[in-house]
Amino acid sequence: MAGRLIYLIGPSGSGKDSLLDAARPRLVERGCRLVRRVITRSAEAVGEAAQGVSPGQFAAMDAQGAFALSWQANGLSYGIPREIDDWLAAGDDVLVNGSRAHLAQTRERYPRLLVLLLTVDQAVLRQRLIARGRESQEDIEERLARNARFTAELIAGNGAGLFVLDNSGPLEHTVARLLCCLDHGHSVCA
Ligand SMILES: Nc1ncnc2c1ncn2[C@@H]1O[C@H](COP(=O)(O)OP(=O)(O)O)[C@@H](O)[C@H]1O
Ligand SMILES: O=P(O)(O)OC[C@H]1O[C@H](OP(=O)(O)OP(=O)(O)O)[C@H](O)[C@@H]1O
Repeated sequence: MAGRLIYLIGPSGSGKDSLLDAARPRLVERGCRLVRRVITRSAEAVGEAAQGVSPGQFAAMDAQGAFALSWQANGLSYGIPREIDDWLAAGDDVLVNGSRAHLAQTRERYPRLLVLLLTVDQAVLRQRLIARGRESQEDIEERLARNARFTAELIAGNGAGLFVLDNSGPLEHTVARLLCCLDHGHSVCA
């Protein structure tokens, strides 16, 4: 049977990269594949989770059909290598760091998609964004308001296929809930 595509989404700063890094060995142990995204930012700024390319390289890869999924956000282009389709066809689960804005298109291509929405308490997210020091206070408040709208819409419109994972507490708790969701289904892991 074909594997499941697991699509992790959530606001900037909610902890998607941290969660994937922390869970990586235990996901691999379970036979769940993690794919390295291709992103148009400099190689120094990306780690194990992504390959940095120039916009020209990205366009050439896209034209050659290198991506199963791709989207633009934050002034950058993101691609999910098409090898995920081989892994899924072979029966492996695949977890990708996705985009909320691209969810509808992703679901069209992968109707059996399992969506994991990472959430964080607004006050905690505000503190994490302030600590990261990347945006102005005004920008942070705008992001928080956009996130709250996005989250409410996603939960309202996608109830059945969408699992909410809260990352307001210690990362290790979130890792444990993620693994529980994958092993046993969301209802027993509240
Ligand atoms: N559960 C957690 N507790 C405390 N800090 C966290 C937790 N999860 C993530 N962080 C921190 O929050 C910041 C944003 O996390 P990151 O993984 O980069 O988020 P994203 O990939 O969703 O933008 C990082 O500084 C990270 O260390
Ligand atoms: O449609 P959205 O849900 O807003 O997501 C847009 C993009 O932002 C995130 O990437 P990235 O990890 O580069 O950004 P971040 O570090 O700011 O979260 C996410 O993984 C998407 O690729």
